[in-house]
Amino acid sequence: MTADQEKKQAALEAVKYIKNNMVVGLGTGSTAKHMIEAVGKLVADGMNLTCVPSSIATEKLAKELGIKIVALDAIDKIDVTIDGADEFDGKFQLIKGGGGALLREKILAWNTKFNIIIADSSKDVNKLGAFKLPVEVIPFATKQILTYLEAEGLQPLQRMQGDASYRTDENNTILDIDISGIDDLQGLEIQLLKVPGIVETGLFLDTTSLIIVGKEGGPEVKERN
Ligand SMILES: O=C[C@H](O)[C@H](O)[C@H](O)COP(=O)(O)O
Repeated sequence: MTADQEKKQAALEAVKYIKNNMVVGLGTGSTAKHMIEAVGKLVADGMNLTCVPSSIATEKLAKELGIKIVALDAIDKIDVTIDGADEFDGKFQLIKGGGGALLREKILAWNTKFNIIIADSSKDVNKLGAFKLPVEVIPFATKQILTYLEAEGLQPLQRMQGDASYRTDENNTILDIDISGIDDLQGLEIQLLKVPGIVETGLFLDTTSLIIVGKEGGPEVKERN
């Protein structure tokens, strides 16, 4: 099975958790794209869903598929959010934000009753950190925060788009840092979020209820203990 087939298999399994009249959070990325297309089919088949997108790209795709989109402040709580991840470990800790959507994704996850992560099998790791952790930073503070993260040994790299610094949907920059040597992820999260100008990190430590992994022979559904 290719990674993309695994992503699609996980996505199709995940949409089975969506029921009529639910408010659904739509993630971002190549795995989430399969899920959004499947949600589009549910809607085309007559299911009544209200969806909250986690990025401009997701909103555009959802609208093209005829999915009803509302802003987060138009609803109270999201019933279920389905999103991808860059890495996850056995404690249901995630790195997200490879596609730059970490801030809105984390806001959606926080405001969701039941968060499902969908992934291909390459995302399943023993220890987070082979993937660089995205840290979203206000442009005004980017240079100083880069210097701070360097001094902390986190080897920050400013994400670029061509010759310019990459900008998120919120017009912030991203610094990708190396956390492969860090064991205390909660401590790191607290440390980073204390720095003025760091808006959010791609560490999702305790929001996920279910992880669905695409696999040869059928999807693996992992429940949080
Ligand atoms: O910012 C992007 C998101 O966090 C994605 O869900 C994550 O990067 C995984 O993306 P993909 O499904 O394309 O591997």
